[in-house]
Amino acid sequence: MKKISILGATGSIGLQTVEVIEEHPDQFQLTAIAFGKNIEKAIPIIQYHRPKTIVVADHDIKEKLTLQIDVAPQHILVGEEGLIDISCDREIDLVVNAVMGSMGLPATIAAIEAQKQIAFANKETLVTAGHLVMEKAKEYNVNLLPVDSEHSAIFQALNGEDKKSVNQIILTASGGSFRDKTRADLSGVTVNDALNHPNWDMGAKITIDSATMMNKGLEVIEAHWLFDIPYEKIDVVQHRESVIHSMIEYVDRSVIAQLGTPDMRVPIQYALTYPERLSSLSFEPLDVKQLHQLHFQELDMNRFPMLRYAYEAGKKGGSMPTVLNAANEVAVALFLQEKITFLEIETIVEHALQAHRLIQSPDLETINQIDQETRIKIDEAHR
Ligand SMILES: NC(=O)C1=CN([C@@H]2O[C@H](COP(=O)(O)OP(=O)(O)OC[C@H]3O[C@@H](n4cnc5c(N)ncnc54)[C@H](OP(=O)(O)O)[C@@H]3O)[C@@H](O)[C@H]2O)C=CC1
Ligand SMILES: CC(=O)[C@@H](O)[C@H](O)COP(=O)(O)O
Ligand SMILES: [Mn+2]
Repeated sequence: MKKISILGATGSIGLQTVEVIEEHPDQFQLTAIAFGKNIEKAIPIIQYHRPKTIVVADHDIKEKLTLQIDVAPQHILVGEEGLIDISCDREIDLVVNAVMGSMGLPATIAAIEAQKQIAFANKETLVTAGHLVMEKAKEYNVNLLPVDSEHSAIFQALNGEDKKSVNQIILTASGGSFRDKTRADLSGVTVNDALNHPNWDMGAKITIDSATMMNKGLEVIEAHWLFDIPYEKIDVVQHRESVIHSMIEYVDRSVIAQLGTPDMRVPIQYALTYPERLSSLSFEPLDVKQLHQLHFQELDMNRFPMLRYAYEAGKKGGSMPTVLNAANEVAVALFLQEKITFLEIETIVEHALQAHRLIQSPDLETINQIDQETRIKIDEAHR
């Protein structure tokens, strides 16, 4: 029986992880959960699984939760300390990191130091501090098991091959909510338009990232760190159907892809069961006879400049990806609050990168400082 903690249990990945756990009660036990503020979504999980520890965003939420459900206050932890606690708890075998944003970094490091298995969805953490996370993972001999669909696909297509045999990684991109719009069309788009992803039902932030193509930019950096592959060998292709989740071209020109219906429970479950596979009756099989056509198209970096910014920041390295990520997190939040337009997300990220003076090999403290400074500057400019 694998004892699991989920960071971000009330989110899109978190809830789908709970579904996977519930389908296999003989394999998994949900021992700890963390969520932010969504008590309504948390209560059924707590009632059904009775996790030993619950982590919430702040004391106010803790108080509200104790009024609504019978849980002893000592079993409810708060904030970053709580996230760290359930990432390295002796009882836990596997940590699912499914919080949104670089706030997942301290818990990731704690889980690595405690040598937990880690099912990893929280790409912003790898973008902001990939060099530190991967160094720790190597030191403690911990594998980050990818949950992100593209990275799970690459992980499966790699299947233990020597990375020297990889000619290139090809990440697929759906194109997001505005894939059929020109840049001129983008000036009047609304938050609701942007949240309407063609293929996936995901959290708000990643859905906006998908529409700006920053999601693919973050994924390029995530792939660089997870698979130790240089940026020159990571390509992105637009693929409308999200059926091929990504591919690897090997040096002998063999291309190996992973396919499946767009359902995040598949990569989540694989990360939970790795290196085994479990049959699952609730997943929709891919009927290739019904596919008829799959589409592929080169991505235009002028149409999607965020992808270019991400490649540039990744290649410069050092503190640049930290700025890219922090600026993007704040800009997306401002857009979701309808304080800026869709196209201003790009401008904010571009200006933050231009204004930043690169620091090579930043340590954790420097990363936290740059992350905070970037957020504060943008927030202050948009009060
Ligand atoms: N959704 C998807 O299909 C995919 C997501 N990913 C990545 O997975 C990560 C999660 O994405 P997604 O599930 O969409 O995001 P959501 O916004 O749906 O979920 C975020 C989760 O984090 C929780 N959270 C927020 N603040 C805190 C806090 N202070 N302490 C503890 N928990 C907190 C939220 O709680 P609450 O809502 O209660 O406040 C929620 O449970 C992201 O990094 C994303 O890029 C990658 C591939 C696919
Ligand atoms: C499901 C998943 O992994 C997302 O990251 C997805 O890839 C988003 O779709 P885009 O290809 O539109 O970014
Ligand atoms: Mn993805």
